[in-house]
Amino acid sequence: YSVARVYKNACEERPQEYWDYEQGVTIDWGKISNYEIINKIGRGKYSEVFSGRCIVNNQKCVIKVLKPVKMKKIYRELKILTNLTGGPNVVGLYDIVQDADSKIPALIFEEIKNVDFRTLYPTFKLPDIQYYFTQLLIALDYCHSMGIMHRDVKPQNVMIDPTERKLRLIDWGLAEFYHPGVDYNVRVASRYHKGPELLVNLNQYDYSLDLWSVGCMLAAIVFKKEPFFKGSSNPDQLVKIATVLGTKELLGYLGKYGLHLPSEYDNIMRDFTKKSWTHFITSETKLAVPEVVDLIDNLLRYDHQERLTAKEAMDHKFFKTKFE
Ligand SMILES: CN1CCn2c1nc1c(Br)c(Br)c(Br)c(Br)c12
Ligand code: NA
Repeated sequence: YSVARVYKNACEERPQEYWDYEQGVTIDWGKISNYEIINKIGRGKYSEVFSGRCIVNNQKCVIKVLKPVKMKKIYRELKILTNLTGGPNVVGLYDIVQDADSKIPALIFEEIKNVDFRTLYPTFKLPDIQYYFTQLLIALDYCHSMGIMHRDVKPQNVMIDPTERKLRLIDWGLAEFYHPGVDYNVRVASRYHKGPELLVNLNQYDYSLDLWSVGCMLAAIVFKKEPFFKGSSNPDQLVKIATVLGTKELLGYLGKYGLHLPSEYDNIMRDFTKKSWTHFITSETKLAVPEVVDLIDNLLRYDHQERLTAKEAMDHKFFKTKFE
């Protein structure tokens, strides 16, 4: 049994219609004819994404056309986006329109002139890491304070325009409202950023899942190893984590919550010794200063209850240190 250390009553403190998307959402539908598609910029399991233009005000925008999935999941994303839009570093939702024939909703977002992370991250110096990770933590502390877990934090969902030094957290399609004691689906997040709680079927996870993912992003940049934990499957993902955090420590984590290693690990989990983070410091990892390594150490914890919260992470000494 596990409960969030912070914001555990964020939903209960709000009116039922804030978090109860099962009743459906009242949508103030916009007009699809106000928007024109320019070109496709991405596609995912649940959506196709286009750059577009609002012909009323000639504004560029991003049009996310949802694939026909369960209306309940669509209602969840719409409810979460309408609750969060306008919040710090949350992607701005301009409009919700419906495709005339298919009746499928399309979400109209502010456009961010995103630079792909594989190109951008290698250019980061310590001050850039301090700036952009502070912006990401601001977005996460905000959504957590609003009772919402993102559950898919990864570089592909963090849009950054380096010219305007603008960061926006996108793709709230896997986000969920947090209620203490609820058993959540562990099939969330993208493999390389999945927290141990998802891989050992600890269903009563919480906002701290997102901070594991932040730790993975930070470690990948600082130790120049993208992704930091590169599993070839979900079971192998936990093995890769155990090679770093240790197998004995994993069993300790499981014991605390009365869990056992699922059987699919019998033949692949070895007895790995916990590695010191210095193991990943080389002549190439100039960014791996003691302060950021300490922050990573306090995010990449098996025990989700031990991880720093978004607010605690923002107050970590790494962000208070001056690096030239
Ligand atoms: C695959 N790419 C590249 C840029 N970009 C992509 N998907 C996006 C989504 Br969804 C949103 Br919402 C926004 Br805003 C931007 Br910008 C997006
Ligand atoms: Na989105």
